[in-house]
Amino acid sequence: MALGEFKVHATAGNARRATLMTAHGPVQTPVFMAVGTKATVKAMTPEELKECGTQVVLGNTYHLHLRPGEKTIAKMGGLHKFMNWDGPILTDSGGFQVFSLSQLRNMSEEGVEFRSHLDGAKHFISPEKSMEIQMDLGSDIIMAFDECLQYPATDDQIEKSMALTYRWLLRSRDAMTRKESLLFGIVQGGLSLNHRLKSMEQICSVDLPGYALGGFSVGEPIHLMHELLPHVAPKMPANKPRYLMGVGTPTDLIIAIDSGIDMFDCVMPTRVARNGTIYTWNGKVSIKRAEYKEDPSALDPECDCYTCRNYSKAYLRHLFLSGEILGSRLNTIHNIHFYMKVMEKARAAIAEGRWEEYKNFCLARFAKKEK
Ligand SMILES: O=c1[nH]cnc2cc3nc(NCc4cccs4)[nH]c3cc12
Ligand SMILES: [Zn+2]
Repeated sequence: MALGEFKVHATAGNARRATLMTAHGPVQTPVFMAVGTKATVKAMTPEELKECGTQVVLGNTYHLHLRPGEKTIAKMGGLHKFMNWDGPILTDSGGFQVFSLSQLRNMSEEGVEFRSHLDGAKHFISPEKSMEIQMDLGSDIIMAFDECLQYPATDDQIEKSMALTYRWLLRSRDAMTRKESLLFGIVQGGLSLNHRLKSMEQICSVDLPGYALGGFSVGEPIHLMHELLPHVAPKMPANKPRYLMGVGTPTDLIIAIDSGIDMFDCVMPTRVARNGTIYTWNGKVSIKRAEYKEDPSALDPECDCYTCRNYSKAYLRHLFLSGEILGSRLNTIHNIHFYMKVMEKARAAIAEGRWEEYKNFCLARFAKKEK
């Protein structure tokens, strides 16, 4: 396959089983991408990530620009070498993080001036600067510099913002000169269907290797996203990957795959693992519960990950209550393994004509409540 080629092998309604070719190898979709914001997927080594079936790791322009700086990472051979990850890396463009993390100074047509949340130093990111940072990192998939509108937003705010995101996409495209990298555009439009379709028309009119849906998972009631997706995702170019940014729970993944989404990222599996919440094939387990104090069973009897093969709920509860680092590591290994298994089985189900059955199986199982 050629760089950037997206080959659809099978479909099941709007769901697709495909392969995207990147400079660091093929990506089998639907795919869940592990979030490695500061050049590490928290608590996991690259070998453990591979062992869990991770294909793609995310890095973050905003964080890596502030520390250690893209020029340092470039001097160290680029982000792959720096973090010892030889698979595909996708980097977010920094806009979302500037708005959600920094003391924003001011926004203009040119770009965003802000103060670092680390030391208050002044910085400026524009489409051109964002592309420069991501190219210095050596990213395989580069996200266009966009404006992710907060929720809720008025129609006027949505219209102004999505028009800016479109103008910034054109500048991102013109500034992205690294031929090994694939540039993805980001569709905005808030939570209103007509704005979403208008933004999709604008963004997807630019010929790019892939397109993302931004502006979700920003505090809106999740059902609003579930209701919009089936009306938007299937209308995106069928021969290009569709990436839903920042989503989501296992249930969200299944619902979005059914609407035609191919790529996902979310801090959920790693973040909640450190807080003792475990995803299983029978719903969520909160490992700190007293009922697990002397429970010899694995986190999930249907899981074959390193954690489930070697440790009991009693031991993992003890680690969590003791604040032991190993607790974060073992819980994260399980949650990442679980997410990757859900996606691996989804790919097989679509390819083998069993998607409806697998979808309904997952939605029922994931909804089960702890007794
Ligand atoms: O429109 C977006 N543009 C570029 N990056 C994003 C990243 C995003 N990540 C989330 N949600 C994931 C979360 C981040 C922090 C807590 S949940 N929503 C997102 C939206 C965008
Ligand atoms: Zn497990």
